[in-house]
Amino acid sequence: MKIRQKYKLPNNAVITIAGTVGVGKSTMTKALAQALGYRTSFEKVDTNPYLDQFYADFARWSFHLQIYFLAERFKEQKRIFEYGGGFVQDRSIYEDTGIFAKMHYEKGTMTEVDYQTYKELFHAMVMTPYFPHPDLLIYLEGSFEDILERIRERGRPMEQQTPLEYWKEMHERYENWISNFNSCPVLRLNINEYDIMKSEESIEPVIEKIAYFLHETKRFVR
Ligand SMILES: Nc1ncnc2c1ncn2[C@@H]1O[C@H](COP(=O)(O)OP(=O)(O)O)[C@@H](O)[C@H]1O
Ligand SMILES: Nc1ncnc2c1ncn2[C@H]1C[C@H](O)[C@@H](COP(=O)(O)O)O1
Repeated sequence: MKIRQKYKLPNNAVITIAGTVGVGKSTMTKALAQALGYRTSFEKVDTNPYLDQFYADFARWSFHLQIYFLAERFKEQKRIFEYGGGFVQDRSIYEDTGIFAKMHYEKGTMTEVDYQTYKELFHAMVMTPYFPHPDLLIYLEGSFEDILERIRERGRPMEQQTPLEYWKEMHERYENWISNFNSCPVLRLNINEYDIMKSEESIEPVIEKIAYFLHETKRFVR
């Protein structure tokens, strides 16, 4: 029996994976989508035209990058809607504004006027009754040391040259952000609770938790 049927999960849910850079969102997105027979929606990193330049000069490129990400994620949202759901999404749209844009503004690498423009655009596009929010946001969390190790191990050049304080600040902001997040239901998963790199089967306890959580929160009235 397919795992989705075993846990009585629908074929049209939208699950988004949130968490700081390097925590394991893409890896979880792939594993979950494969196990559930869902489609995936990934962030574009290699083809992102601003990311390298942004890491070299935050102040010069932060606004451009936020606009790019907003457009990309909104297009993905439309694609998910057109398919009628059944997706696992690598990073939520809420993190762009709640973590990245806010952090760059507060740290002085995005101007006040750029931040206000960005926020207004974000609110007009996303925080409306017409925007379909995910059925579930899975928040991946782990210690700063473990996450740093994963960033190092993955080895994206631009991220290796970034000062440690940048990742530390982000890690701390994530905890605060998730504690106040209420745009959709949240399931927290500690990265020490599963090991999908070593065995494919270890995704099953994660799916069991998702099923329990979704049934408990009775979200399936699409
Ligand atoms: N469950 C896991 N156990 C061990 N290593 C992992 C796990 N998930 C991800 N990784 C490793 O951590 C690094 C970052 O993972 P990735 O999925 O790209 O993170 P993110 O998408 O959150 O930035 C990669 O090198 C990946 O192989
Ligand atoms: N909204 C964003 N602002 C700045 N940087 C961002 C934003 N969204 C993603 N990023 C960066 C962080 C990483 O370097 C890459 C990919 O993110 P990952 O968490 O590894 O999937 O893009």
